[in-house]
Amino acid sequence: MRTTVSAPTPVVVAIDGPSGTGKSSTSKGVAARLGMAYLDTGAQYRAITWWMLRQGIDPADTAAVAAAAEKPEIVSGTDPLAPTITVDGTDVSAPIRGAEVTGAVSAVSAVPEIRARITGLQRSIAEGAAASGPGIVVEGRDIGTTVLPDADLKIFLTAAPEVRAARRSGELGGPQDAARLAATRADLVRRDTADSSRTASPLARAGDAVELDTGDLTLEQVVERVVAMIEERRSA
Ligand SMILES: Nc1ncnc2c1ncn2[C@@H]1O[C@H](COP(=O)(O)OP(=O)(O)OP(=O)(O)O)[C@@H](O)[C@H]1O
Ligand SMILES: Nc1ccn([C@H]2C[C@H](O)[C@@H](COP(=O)(O)O)O2)c(=O)n1
Repeated sequence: MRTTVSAPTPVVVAIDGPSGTGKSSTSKGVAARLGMAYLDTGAQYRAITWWMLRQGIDPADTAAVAAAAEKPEIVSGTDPLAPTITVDGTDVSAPIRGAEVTGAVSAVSAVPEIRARITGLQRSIAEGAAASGPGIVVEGRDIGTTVLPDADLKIFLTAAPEVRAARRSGELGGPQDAARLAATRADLVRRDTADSSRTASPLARAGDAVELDTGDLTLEQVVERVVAMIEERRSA
């Protein structure tokens, strides 16, 4: 007797939340575990910000940023084990993590023309992944509210600023001194405030999102919980 193994139902998962709550680590872990695609939408905003800076465009000059919004070609690779991001064919995965881009990305991503451009890219990537495989995990700030309002599952990650600052400064290595923690915390809070107070598609929890505080959970525990929610959704 032949047993037929059916392909898993494709699911689109939106994971949003403030900076440093674990969106990227969780999304990559979940997508890798379930063979799904993964999209880091923050990397796309960082990439277009990197390009603006390279062109000498002032991130605070909203009109100039808007006028250039369609110019760079941004390509995201969606393998959770090796995500990639290029701008006009150049690999920008390292420079987009630098302080200059981090300091400018909230201003650039607040410009409506930038959001329209990047949202279009995100929707077409999500649509393609859902049509051709077991689905995609898309992480960002406005995925559940604006980019993919019909996502099958929406999760909003949170964690206290102190926890997020400790995680972030842990990445840099060296001693966790109080001054460094305070500076990291201030940077996170500044970016969250800018991202959640902008007019165009701010950082926000969708009404139908499941909120998950990651503060007392290990990364593995967060991944487990999200995988369980996806499996429950698939079997519903
Ligand atoms: N549950 C967890 N427990 C401990 N550390 C974690 C947990 N989740 C993530 N981390 C660590 O916290 C740091 C921030 O995680 P990550 O980059 O995934 O957050 P993020 O929400 O994507 O941040 P950003 O929005 O700034 O890109 C990383 O060093 C990551 O390894
Ligand atoms: N859906 C998204 C994703 C990101 N942004 C902006 C705001 C963030 O500060 C910035 C960088 O994101 P990160 O790499 O830290 O996740 O990009 C946004 O506006 N909308």
